[in-house]
Amino acid sequence: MSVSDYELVRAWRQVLDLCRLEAGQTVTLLTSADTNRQTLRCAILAVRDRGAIANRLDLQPTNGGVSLSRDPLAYVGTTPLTGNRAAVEMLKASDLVLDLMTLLFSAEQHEILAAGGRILLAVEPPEILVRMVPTAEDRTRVLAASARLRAARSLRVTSAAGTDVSFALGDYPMLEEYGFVDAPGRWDHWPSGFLATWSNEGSARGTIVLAPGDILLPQKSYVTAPVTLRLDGGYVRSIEGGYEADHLRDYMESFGDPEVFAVSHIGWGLQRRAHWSVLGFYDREASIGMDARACAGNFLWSTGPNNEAGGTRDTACHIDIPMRNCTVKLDGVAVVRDGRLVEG
Ligand SMILES: O=c1ccc(O)c[nH]1
Repeated sequence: MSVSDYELVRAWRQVLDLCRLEAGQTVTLLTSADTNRQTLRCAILAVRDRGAIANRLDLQPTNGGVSLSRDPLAYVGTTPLTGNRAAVEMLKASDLVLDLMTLLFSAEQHEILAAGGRILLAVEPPEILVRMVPTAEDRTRVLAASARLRAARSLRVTSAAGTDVSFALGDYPMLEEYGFVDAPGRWDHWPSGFLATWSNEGSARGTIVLAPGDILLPQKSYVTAPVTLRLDGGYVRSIEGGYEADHLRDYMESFGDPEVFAVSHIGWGLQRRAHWSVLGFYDREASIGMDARACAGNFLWSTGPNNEAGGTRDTACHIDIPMRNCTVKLDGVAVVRDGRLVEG
């Protein structure tokens, strides 16, 4: 159900406070055809309330004619900034970019961040933004987990359903998502509250068994029957099961790019205000599924690009797969046990 402008402006004020936005700084709100009007309206009010400049850069949508899904995260890599030098320069000249469009996994995003820019993605519906407005405690919890992941050299995931997969770590940076951008060069996503990295290229190997209730994104579906994926050499080599396995395989093969089967980021959810059950209450296109990605105790793995982490793989197909009831171990020490965060 809806939230009031008052609630959403108050949430934006909290976010801009955590981003340490200063009076006189320039904010560019990046919008396109699917931007939520209330989110835009309330963001501008909060930016102006801090005495900052609020510019809007509205770009033409892209990929609609090639993507099989309308979800903005389904087809990544090229964005309305691709080849759009004037737009990139405006964003690089901004102190803060509020991405109400979705730039994720794009070379242009990297260029803007490398120039010291800050980008905060916010495209979930207003009520989800309000429910998961970021806090300093979210940052503390994500960074504490990140220190452990950064020090680890192996990540192994097992489950009663039959998952037993391992990844070597160390070649890629951390993806620390706590919902605000408090330093130059940072990208983040409101709402979030999870941690990830990329496994060393070629290292992912083993079996992942998706059990009923595990989630496929951007399909926005709960798996209803086991799907078995065999991983070797950093790639998904087979996807077996019922029609849901066929649907996943058919969708990935539709890109005509073998790189879509590469393993992308791996990590786990840390957000206690995110809930596994939310996906069951939303129409497929009403949300991009951040509750599923961030809910505390999930194991989140994905397939496709690694350019976000400095790699060269920019395949357009990105599948996010949050799983329940897994045990995640870093160098043999559990950080998630049977789907629950190991505290301390
Ligand atoms: O916030 C996000 C959203 C999707 C994704 O694949 C990574 N991080």
